[in-house]
Amino acid sequence: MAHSTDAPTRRALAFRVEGMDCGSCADKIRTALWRLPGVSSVKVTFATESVNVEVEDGGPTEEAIERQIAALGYTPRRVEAKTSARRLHQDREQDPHETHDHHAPPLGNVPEARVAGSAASIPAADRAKRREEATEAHDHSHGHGHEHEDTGDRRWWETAKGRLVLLTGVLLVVAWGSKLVIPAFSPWLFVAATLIGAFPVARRAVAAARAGMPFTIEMLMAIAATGAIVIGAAEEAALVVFLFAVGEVLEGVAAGRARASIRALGELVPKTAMLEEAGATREVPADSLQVGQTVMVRPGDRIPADGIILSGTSGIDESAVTGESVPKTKGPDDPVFAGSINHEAVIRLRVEKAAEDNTISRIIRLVEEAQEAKAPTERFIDRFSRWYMPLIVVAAVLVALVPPLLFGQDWGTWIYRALALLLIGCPCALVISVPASIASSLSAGARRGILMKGGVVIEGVAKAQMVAFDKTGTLTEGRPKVTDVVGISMSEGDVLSLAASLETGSSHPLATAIVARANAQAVPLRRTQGITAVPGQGLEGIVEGCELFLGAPRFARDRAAFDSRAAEMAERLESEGKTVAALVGEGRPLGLIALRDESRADAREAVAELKALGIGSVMLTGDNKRTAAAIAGSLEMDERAELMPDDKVTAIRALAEHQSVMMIGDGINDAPALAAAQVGVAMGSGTDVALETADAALLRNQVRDVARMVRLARATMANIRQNITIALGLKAVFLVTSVLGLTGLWIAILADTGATVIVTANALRLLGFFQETGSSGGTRPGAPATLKPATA
Ligand SMILES: Nc1ncnc2c1ncn2[C@@H]1O[C@H](COP(=O)(O)OP(=O)(O)OP(=O)(O)O)[C@@H](O)[C@H]1O
Ligand SMILES: [Zn+2]
Repeated sequence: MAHSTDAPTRRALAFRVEGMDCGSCADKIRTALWRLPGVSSVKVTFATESVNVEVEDGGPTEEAIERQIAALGYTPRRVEAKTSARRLHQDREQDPHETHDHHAPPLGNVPEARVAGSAASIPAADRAKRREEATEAHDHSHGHGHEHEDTGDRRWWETAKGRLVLLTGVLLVVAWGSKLVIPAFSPWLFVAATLIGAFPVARRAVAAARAGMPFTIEMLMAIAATGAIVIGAAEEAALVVFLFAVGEVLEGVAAGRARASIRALGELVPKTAMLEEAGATREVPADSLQVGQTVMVRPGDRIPADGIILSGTSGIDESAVTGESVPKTKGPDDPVFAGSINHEAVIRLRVEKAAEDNTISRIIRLVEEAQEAKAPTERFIDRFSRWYMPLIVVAAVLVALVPPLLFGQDWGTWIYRALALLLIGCPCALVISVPASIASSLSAGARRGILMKGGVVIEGVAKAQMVAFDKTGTLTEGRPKVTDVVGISMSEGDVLSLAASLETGSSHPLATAIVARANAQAVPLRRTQGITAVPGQGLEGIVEGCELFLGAPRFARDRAAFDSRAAEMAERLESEGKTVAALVGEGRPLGLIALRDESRADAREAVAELKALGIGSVMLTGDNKRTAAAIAGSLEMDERAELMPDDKVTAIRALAEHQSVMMIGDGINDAPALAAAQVGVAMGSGTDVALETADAALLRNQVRDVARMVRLARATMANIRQNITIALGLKAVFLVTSVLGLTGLWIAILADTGATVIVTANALRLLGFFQETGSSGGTRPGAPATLKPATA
């Protein structure tokens, strides 16, 4: 196995390949390219129609690679290797059957999709190097006279497969016509129609066989068509070839539709921007914007780039990114996302991200890549179909030989039945059944700010039996406010002043609240020294020569003797659901500050909805037992309190021992707990982090989205089961009828095409999941309009 040194002799080549409709098409190309000597890595993504190849010195030219892809029946186009270097890196040193980014976890319970976010953790130096590689690849791609622009999805009749339908259709009609006029001549016309129609298919079959894949749909087709001509069933052969071509096109249309629905998200970013330069504004393409430039956005326009507002205050609708359509008022220094609608006033913003790094671009990329993270069910189907086709071929051979040889039956009849059986062997509907559902589901979720990183995650979410919520910032707003200040051996003002002085050294939400209160009351702050956080307890430091501790009363009591009045006071405040910070100095209690963090408006409803789905909820918190019980009680859920930061991981592990646990947190300081759960979900909080850290992300700050996500995941799994049943059921029925001679060749191929269409149509129903169920919440204006299939 060649070890990867980032040798400059490697070239990264990128292609956009038209005609891949499913994972098995992608597999075919992957295997074929992998066999070319000098190819060091291959990455094929059918969702993005992209093929990225890395070639060593002396390896195949881009023309050779294009030829190989074209021989399999797909249409490659050279594109700039823009982001390919980053992706390629992850694929080195893998054999062709594992060239997905994602590997099956050994026990199947660690969601593999976690790997998908790994690019984010690449050290900066490494990333810079890769950017160099990418630019280098870019340089290479010039000077080869290939077309560079991305022409997007073409109409079906403009594709190779579409043209085959038209050609075979016309030939068929001509042959039928001649049957009426000169019947003697028509059999030859049918033969001609079959041969012309089957020729490209046979060529693909041969190319695939030479690349090591003898059992392909194309091979079955080619054998069946040839066989039918040999036994004198030319008319049917021509019909079979035509129906096969139609099926391929329909499949392509369906795949294009799921693709289009994901890309539609990107269409929410405007094409142009008003760039401010040297005191003047001019219109420029949005994807030419560079970090640091200033753009102006008029009311009613969509924001062209992720940025920070420089001036102007306006209502911003971020539904394109988060699914939340209630506009937020934003002003100077607030971040905004590309694709958001500026409602009220002119704003000027500084561009913070280049076009391909915008949050919405990353969401789209994430959803597209998520399709490659195969669910366990999908892996099973893949394995099954690898066996299924050869098995059917063996069965067909037996059907053709055994009855005539052993029982003296008629050869023609049984060969005919065997050929029909071969056509039943096309696993297309089966192969497409799972990925089609998953693609639709991912897209439907993304429109609501519900991002799941692949089939593994969907399957995990659907199976969840228990949801563990982090308290602060997830179940609660995460913005505690001071409610009471109690002086024990000094005035309230002094307590607040000392506490706030300490808290200036902390970024804990409680600290922010206490400092804000002191500022609001214009309480003077004092000079501090050596402030250190005591994790899970509070903080210590010296203020005006006096050693102080501020933190949870249960730890304050280790440091000072609380009289019963002070202890009772703290307990009473805690039972009201407030968090108490006790101030201690020189072994004496000085005062108490109570804070309250309101639970989110929909938290209670969310817990009830989960319960209705048969899922239990538990709150995890570092806060004390009484406060936790008061808050959890009002939300009607269980709680685990007084957890030190590491305890959360232990608590999740304990819960996960006998049930499937999903953990919801902010993704920032609870990443280890998220990782310990079967499914880790980041909610709200800086979209950036949420996108990278967890298995799934809920971009709106709505707890009810947890229940929505579960419903979507369960609907997806149900949809997958329906699809598998349809695909296998139809196969089983026609397998029997073909052998019994009840149905013939063209019914056999129609059954395959039909099943593929039914299965895809069923999967596409998921795109409308949220409209159908009427789940309230934000909708994405404009999205439904762009949902129309781009290929139809
Ligand atoms: N800066 C601080 N000021 C005052 N009290 C603090 C501070 N930091 C921690 N504490 C105390 O320690 C407890 C545990 O803190 P920790 O940060 O582990 O949990 P949390 O983030 O407040 O709650 P959750 O686990 O629900 O997110 C807090 O409830 C609080 O009583
Ligand atoms: Zn396919």
